[in-house]
Amino acid sequence: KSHIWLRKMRYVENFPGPPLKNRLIGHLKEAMVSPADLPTESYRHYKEYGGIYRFWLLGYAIIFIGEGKYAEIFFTSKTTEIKPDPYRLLHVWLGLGLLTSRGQLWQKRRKLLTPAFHFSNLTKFCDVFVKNTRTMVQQLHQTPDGSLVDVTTLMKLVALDNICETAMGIEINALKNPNHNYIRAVEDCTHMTMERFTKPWRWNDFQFFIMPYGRKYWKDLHTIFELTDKAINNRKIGRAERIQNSSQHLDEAEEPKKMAFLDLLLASCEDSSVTLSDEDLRDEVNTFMFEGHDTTAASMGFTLFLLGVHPEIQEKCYQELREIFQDSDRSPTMEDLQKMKYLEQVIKESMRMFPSVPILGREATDDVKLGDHMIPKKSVIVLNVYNLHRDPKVFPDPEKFNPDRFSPEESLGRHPFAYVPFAAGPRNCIGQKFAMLEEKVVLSYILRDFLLESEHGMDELQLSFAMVIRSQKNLNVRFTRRKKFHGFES
Ligand code: HEM
Repeated sequence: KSHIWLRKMRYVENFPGPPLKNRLIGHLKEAMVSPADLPTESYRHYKEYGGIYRFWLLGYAIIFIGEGKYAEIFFTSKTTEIKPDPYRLLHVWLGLGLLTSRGQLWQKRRKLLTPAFHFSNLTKFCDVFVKNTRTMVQQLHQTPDGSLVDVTTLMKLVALDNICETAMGIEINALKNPNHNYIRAVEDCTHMTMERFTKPWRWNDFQFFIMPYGRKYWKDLHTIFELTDKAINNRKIGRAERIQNSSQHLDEAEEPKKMAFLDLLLASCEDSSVTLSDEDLRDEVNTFMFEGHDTTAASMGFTLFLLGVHPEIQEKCYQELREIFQDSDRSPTMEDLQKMKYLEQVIKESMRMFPSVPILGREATDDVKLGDHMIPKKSVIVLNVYNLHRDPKVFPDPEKFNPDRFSPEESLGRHPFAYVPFAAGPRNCIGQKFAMLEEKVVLSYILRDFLLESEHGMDELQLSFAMVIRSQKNLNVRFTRRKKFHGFES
């Protein structure tokens, strides 16, 4: 064992990074950073040591990368496919769903799930986004003109309504009933999972689950599982009845108009040799619930905040929407959403500055070469997406919010791995088109009706990194009506 330790040490000894004073403990002190200090601390290290540096922790190397050429290897090398140990903390909730599984199991599932995100299905999901966003806008019109709205919370509620309905076919009405048992349980479990990630002394399952917070987590998980299981049961029964009344196999016309992701999954299973148990189905639905609401909510919240700080950019978005809709209050079609080019640039630039998933981790299953550096087997490689997106060689003046960076001309020739809010390579985000459509629907509805003004400036933002980026302060935005609300035209 000691020679393995020495070999690893030799590999990383001369790496850029903080001086190695104690070879046994290594950089324990530097590594114990709270989520609130992580953005500034990691940015400080990045500026000091550059696009690749290391920590040494109890015999393991932790390699931090923040440059496109290293990100490319991170995402594409066979030796960096495995997610590191802390992802294990998600198993109790998400089982071996798409996010947490690996190897052949993951490959089979990815193949099975990909059709659920094809254009025709996204069109159906879009109807759900429109319906829930209208409810949200109607609610906003009922608040006094010029009210300050905490957009993080508002976006979370609309994103939850969208994901519950698209994933399970259940209308939970989080916007109208934010204290719903299930909503509260999802919120609390997400929060506790993030807390656990950043507190290694809570990683041991036994120690975690005997504590009061662990017991509460367990109870919340049961609330979540109860609803997911009920949804699975109902969709299965409905499907079996439809199959019985038809000719063994449902054709397109016999499928329900509003297909949920769960229905698509059941249909895919019928068309392939893969069978999923109820537990497998539950894992996948819970994975989509988990991955598919906090991420989009964070991105939409930061985008509204940024637009509230940059009135001239907001005006450009508004003019684009005026050109598409004129004075009409009609719902957007898929064609309209594709025309929202400038809004798309705004969303992309917002995700550059505030990537919803700011840090990604992988484990090296073998020695791996990163540029001129050799990384020993078993090292944890951390891609800091937040820093990567602030590389001044790729994004000059990186703290400036400038959506023109994503115009077709400006994007030309950029390193393909320099901008990766949805990750890249085979384990990229399966929901990225879904997310972009959802964001366009929600943001365009708000921008068509309201003028936004943020309460705080950019320099007052205090970020924190857990699994999803957060602002420690509420992102309060003033909503002033652009016009009187007469209801919606269909
Ligand atoms: C702005 C919104 C979103 C962002 C920024 C985002 C980002 C990401 C990132 C960075 C990963 C890679 C995670 C890793 O390697 O550990 C990922 C994976 C994943 N995302 Fe998203 N995501 C978003 C929305 C969604 C939505 C809406 C869904 C589902 C409806 C979704 C489902 C998934 C799943 C299932 C995976 C695992 C894919 C695999 O490993 O094959 N995401 N996402």
